Amino acid sequence: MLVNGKWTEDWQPVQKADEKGRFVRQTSSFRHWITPDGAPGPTGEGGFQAEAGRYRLYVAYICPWASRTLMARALKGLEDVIAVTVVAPALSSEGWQFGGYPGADVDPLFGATHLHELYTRADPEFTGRATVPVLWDEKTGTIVNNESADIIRMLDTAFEGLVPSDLRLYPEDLAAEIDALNPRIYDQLNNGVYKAGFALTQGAYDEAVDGVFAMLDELETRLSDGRDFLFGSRFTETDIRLFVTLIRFDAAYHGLFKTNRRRIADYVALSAYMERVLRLDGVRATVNMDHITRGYYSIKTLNATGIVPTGPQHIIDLLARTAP
Ligand SMILES: N[C@@H](CCC(=O)N[C@@H](CS)C(=O)NCC(=O)O)C(=O)O
Repeated sequence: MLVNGKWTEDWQPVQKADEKGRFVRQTSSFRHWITPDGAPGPTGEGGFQAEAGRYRLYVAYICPWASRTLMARALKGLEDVIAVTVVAPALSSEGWQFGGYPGADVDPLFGATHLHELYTRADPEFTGRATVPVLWDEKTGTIVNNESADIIRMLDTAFEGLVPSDLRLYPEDLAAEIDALNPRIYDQLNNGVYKAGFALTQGAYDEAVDGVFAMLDELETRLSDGRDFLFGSRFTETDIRLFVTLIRFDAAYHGLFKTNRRRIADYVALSAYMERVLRLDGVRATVNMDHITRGYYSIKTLNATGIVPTGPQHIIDLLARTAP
């Protein structure tokens, strides 16, 4: 991580834990918003007007939070408006790095070798982890925002004047329900699998894994009434937030994070839902299973040999039959 703008080596295996050995995720630090006219958003400063070709997303395909932003970009038809740079799947001794792996890009703006260089460009005294996603402003040369929850909200509305879309990821009439369900799915499932994987005590693991499967059971029941998406026929940001965890589950979390009570493949409604989302225009291209398995299984504290499993076959088959 960075401390006062200097890279320090304690990036891995050190993940923050609380007094009971529970994994604690850092909160994001750049919270500005792109808006249609450059007015300030709900947090941060103004000056970030929606313009085609001005902004770039730095992402890792392995990362579920970064993948949220890739999905929102694709579903809102913003591929030609917002550029993307993909880092290599495995964290290096200096965090995320550019190039050197099939499907990983070099940094087109500064020729940076590591993502943390962007953080210190934005803030020479930055302290914290250099995480993906990063939404970068090429005009002012800074980070607009590095919190995926914010980024998918701004992509939903900021560019409507440039690229109109029928899809509303956060429709007003569902806002209260979305705001109620998001944190529950986040805590028990999206971050719950990480809490299981990085637990330092049996108690912390047991608590996390109970939460994971309670939520999967609840969502299986919810989706079993024939609805297409979590809130009915309309696809929302909560579907993005759920999908990114489901698609990684059987290939990475089930084995590496020890969330192996069941697979997503054992849930009938969740499996059908996952494939339905995967078939939405543009979504399949945001899933790179090679980066996902390579990335997760390179976490040395959880997999000392670095050997990457080659399955599971049902995920390989799913991706083959949904390939664009
Ligand atoms: N709250 C952030 C979380 C982002 C995050 O934790 N990204 C991870 C990858 S999945 C990361 O970049 N980790 C690098 C590190 O912790 O050093 C978001 O949702 O955008």
